[in-house]
Amino acid sequence: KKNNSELSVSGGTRQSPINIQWRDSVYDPHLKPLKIHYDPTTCLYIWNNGYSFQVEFDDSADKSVIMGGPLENHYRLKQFHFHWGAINEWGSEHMVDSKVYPAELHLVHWNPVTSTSFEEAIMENNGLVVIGVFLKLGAHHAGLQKLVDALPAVKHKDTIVEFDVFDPSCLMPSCPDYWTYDGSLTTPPLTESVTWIIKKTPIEVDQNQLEEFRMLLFTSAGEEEKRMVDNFRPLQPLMNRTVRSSFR
Ligand SMILES: CC#CCNS(=O)(=O)c1cc(S(N)(=O)=O)ccc1C(=O)O
Ligand SMILES: [Zn+2]
Repeated sequence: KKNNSELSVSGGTRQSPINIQWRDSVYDPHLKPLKIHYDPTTCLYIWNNGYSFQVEFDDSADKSVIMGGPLENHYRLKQFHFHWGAINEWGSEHMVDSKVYPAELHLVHWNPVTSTSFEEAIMENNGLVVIGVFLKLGAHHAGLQKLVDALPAVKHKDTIVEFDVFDPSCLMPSCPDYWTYDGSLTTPPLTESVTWIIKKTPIEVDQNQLEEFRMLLFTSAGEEEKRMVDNFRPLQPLMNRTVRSSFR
């Protein structure tokens, strides 16, 4: 008998997010270093989709790609977005030993070798790779500030602003360590097509930068304002999965 959280997707057995228990993760010496090559000119625009704000990339060629790590081939960057809380005490989707971070960055990539489009890859086993980076309260993040400065222009749902040159590599921690596990999208259609790569080390952002996220709205212009906060999915059962680590 499945409880209701396990029925979140018709019989889902590999749902995300999860709580990563550091001591239960298994070091895998075959995991390679993750290789990231993003071309800043593939950045297109930022938009508020009523759930988060997303930065979309031109994925019509192998210009912004990741490879290595647990991956068999290269994957193209499609978009990145964040999840965050109303206050600093919560906001991330994944947890590490039940520790929650105030926010989490997701960089969504798709497999152009086994799929002919992003839309197709969403439905494919291992069609997607999402890199997760935790955000913690600390020093001002100069690279993030360029993004934060554009947020007032996408305050309302379905607003968009051009964002022509941005290198998301500046949002990566320098530490190469990561965990990886097989999971799902954390928003509909919740498909179980994602290889998750969760970076061990968070990046630091300051209070003002987090508060700028919280000034975005779920609602469209003219509607009663609802602040865009707490846009994270609850933890899902690990079930029959092992989280692998790239580090001892
Ligand atoms: C149809 C369809 C779809 C999924 N799109 S997404 O993979 O970019 C995505 C992925 C994620 S997450 N949190 O699973 O990486 C969240 C949000 C989105 C999104 O479109 O808004
Ligand atoms: Zn996400």
